[in-house]
Amino acid sequence: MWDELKAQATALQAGNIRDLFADAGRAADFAVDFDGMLFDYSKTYLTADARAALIALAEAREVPGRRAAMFSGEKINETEGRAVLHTALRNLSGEPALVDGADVMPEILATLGRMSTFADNVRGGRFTGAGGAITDVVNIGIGGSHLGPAMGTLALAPYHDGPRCHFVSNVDGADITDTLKGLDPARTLVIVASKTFTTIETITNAKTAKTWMAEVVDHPGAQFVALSTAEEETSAFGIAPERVFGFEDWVGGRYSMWGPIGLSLMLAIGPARFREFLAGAKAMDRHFRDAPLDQNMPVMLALVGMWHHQVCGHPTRAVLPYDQRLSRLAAYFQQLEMESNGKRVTMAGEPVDGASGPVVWGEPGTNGQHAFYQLIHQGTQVVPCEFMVAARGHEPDLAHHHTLLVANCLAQSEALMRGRSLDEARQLMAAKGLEGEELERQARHRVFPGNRPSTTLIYDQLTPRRLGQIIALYEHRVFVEGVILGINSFDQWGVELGKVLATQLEPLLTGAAGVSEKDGSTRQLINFVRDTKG
Ligand SMILES: O=P(O)(O)OC[C@H]1O[C@H](O)[C@H](O)[C@@H](O)[C@@H]1O
Repeated sequence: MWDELKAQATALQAGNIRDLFADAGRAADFAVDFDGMLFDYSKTYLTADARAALIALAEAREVPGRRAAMFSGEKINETEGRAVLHTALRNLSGEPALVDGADVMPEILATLGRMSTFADNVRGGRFTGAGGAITDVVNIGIGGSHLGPAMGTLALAPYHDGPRCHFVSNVDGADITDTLKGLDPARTLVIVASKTFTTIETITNAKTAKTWMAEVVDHPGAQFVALSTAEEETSAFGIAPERVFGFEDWVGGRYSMWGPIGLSLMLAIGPARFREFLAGAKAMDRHFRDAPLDQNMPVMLALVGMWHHQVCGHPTRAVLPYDQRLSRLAAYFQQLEMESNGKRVTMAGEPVDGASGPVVWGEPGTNGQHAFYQLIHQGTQVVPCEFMVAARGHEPDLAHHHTLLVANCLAQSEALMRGRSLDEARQLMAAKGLEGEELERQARHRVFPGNRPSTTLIYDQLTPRRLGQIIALYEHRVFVEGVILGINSFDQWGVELGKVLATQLEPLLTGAAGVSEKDGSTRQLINFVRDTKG
């Protein structure tokens, strides 16, 4: 499927991205504009012909048909026999969404209503802890039950007017110890967020939090909330049904921050702003559903991503938001993209044709510039960069900071594309007074190959609506890439084996069982722990 595109890419990579701008219309042509956001992919090797070939591939792989199947509630998560309808969670108009012929919207809107009432009560001091109004919220969850709300709550810090929100995910006791330190159990609300309510990390942390609260509060269960699809487990844990916010199995964990799993974000910014966040995602859903493929932002983001990874062979991609408040975005995208598309077989169980999803990584700018950008500019691997930046910050008194931030973001994509030639480097060294062999030697270290691709997503300001759009944009990008690869983006069997082995290993570490069955290395490590912990 990739051979023809690979041949095109090899020819294009031999040329120079900079030269493509001889076409005065390139910047506008290689960009998608939607509702206050501009996705500029002109600084890539893509030409109109290559783009047309990618769009033809998307059509041949039936992206439009699969997209319709997802929105119509078909069970496209075939290995688990489930529909994929996280889009229904942000369908504020209530337009019917059918699963097995039944409209799921009344239930979703009722739950959103219950969450809003609860959030208003907590924020308004009507729902109290044993010691008075709630001052702190601790969300205990991991993976999809952690990354979304943690990322979103940090991203929307300028909109916080509710209780302080904290997040515990790791089973490492350090996480909960450090988080609970200094909190007043009598004024803390604990949210246990777990789709399955069986995840060992979350249940272990939730029990520890309950013990912590029970030292001070007579009925700690009254200050616990559960977000889950598993009602029986939540009641077994002792959380009353009125404080359980449920959702269905057709919401994947990493796609779940739009519903109950987003409760901590709603508590922080309030129900009205949470709805703006949903409305932004909904706008992106409509755009994804209706816009022609070449003007469709998620489709083009996906195709550019596949061009770089599957076609050009660049093994990773960097997500580089120039926004300190998006410092958890790369972690969020790592789960979204790598858990969705890091698969080696297709839906039919056949080996994937070529590479599956890329490694995704990143850090906010400008921090990354002073750390790993060296490799991005001069290393031997090409790392396609996905820059992201708001034209306007939230600190009007510090507008000069923001100008500097934006200048750095734009400078990086320019530098990656244009590079610095050996002649330019020589001139630089000559201007510094160097000459002869020393000039030559030093000049070589100052060459930037350039011709390194990047895209930039630019928007007015990181409002709740904009964040909703951005997250939905990436969700649909992952969907399109998954469809083209022919894989199921909505299961995650690859996380199972480690869990099974960890369960077997626990008694070995405590000495309750023998280690003879294990391989030499694992045995050695177990023995080290047994001997060391005393
Ligand atoms: O929400 P939970 O059921 O506790 O699951 C939490 C996380 O754990 C699993 O191992 C999966 O890999 C994730 O997709 C999921 O988000």
